[in-house]
Amino acid sequence: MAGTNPSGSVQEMGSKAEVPEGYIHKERDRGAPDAPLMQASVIDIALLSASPNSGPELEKLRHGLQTWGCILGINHGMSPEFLEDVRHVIKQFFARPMEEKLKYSMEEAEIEGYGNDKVLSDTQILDWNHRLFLTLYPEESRRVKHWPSNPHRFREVIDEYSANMRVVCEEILKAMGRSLDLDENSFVEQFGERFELAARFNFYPPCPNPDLVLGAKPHADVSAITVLLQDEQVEGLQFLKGDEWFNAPILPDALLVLVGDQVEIASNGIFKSPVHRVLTNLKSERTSLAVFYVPDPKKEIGPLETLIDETQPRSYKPVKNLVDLYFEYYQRGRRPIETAKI
Ligand SMILES: O=C(O)CCC(=O)C(=O)O
Ligand SMILES: [Fe+2]
Repeated sequence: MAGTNPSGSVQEMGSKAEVPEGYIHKERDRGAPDAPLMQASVIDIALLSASPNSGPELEKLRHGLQTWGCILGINHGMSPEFLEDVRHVIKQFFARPMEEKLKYSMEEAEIEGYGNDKVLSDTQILDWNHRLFLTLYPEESRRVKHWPSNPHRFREVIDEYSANMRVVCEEILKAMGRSLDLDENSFVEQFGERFELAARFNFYPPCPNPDLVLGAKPHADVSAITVLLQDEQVEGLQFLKGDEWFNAPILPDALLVLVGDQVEIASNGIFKSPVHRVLTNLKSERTSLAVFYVPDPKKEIGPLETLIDETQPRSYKPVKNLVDLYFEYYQRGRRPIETAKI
């Protein structure tokens, strides 16, 4: 099965009364939905840039990110109606007939398009998930052939969401800098003007035996930051803290902002990128949209000099294009950031 086009495995899900063997995890790796709730901080994004009154909100941001590696962002400039539109076009796309979705299939050596995990080895356990992966920025890197033309509003709505994501990501990265008493451009300058924004639209079908599978295996994002629009109703996302899993809360109009590996490196480990996973369930399908802000692949990313001193020695080597390692490491349950640790 190694190296095969993943679209075949997408068709297996949903049509069977039992979970196919390739999705079944060993007992120790399975998840339980009855976990405690993560107490994520709720941050008013508009307040972060409202100097001179931003001090307390910046402090809340820093504390929230240092505690969980993620925060819930409200007042981000997008209306609840618009977010409903975004979720609606995503659900409509995944509800299209399989033959139609397969027109957007990812090709053999690519990550963009519709499908499931690339199968890299015969022992790989598959995720109970279909997804569509699209580059949003830089605009000239968009592969329009992978952008669904049905529902007809998909492109327009996601284009508008992308423009908002650019603004939100930059505001948050600047606020992260200010929360550490740095120049607000410290992170964005290191990540470069030619940063990338990529979207992963996730669809988790209901599963006949959710105890045996995972919608997404434990991982940390290899981005600088990730902005996640969760399903407005269906839970499933969990975060690891210490050796305990916590359920992510749902706040329908909020964005869940996660620290990615490259902010962990640039902040010299002050902010840590959290390990998370997704559980599935018996009755309800779940969708989510993860937007990854990824540094310019040509830029070397290392701890900011101002964050290194005798009390906080350099903890990471500079890295370039960490994303290249992601897929292989993900399937082996390893983290690309291991290669950067000193
Ligand atoms: O579906 C989710 O809530 C999380 C998805 C995720 O972690 C990812 O796409 O990296
Ligand atoms: Fe993730």
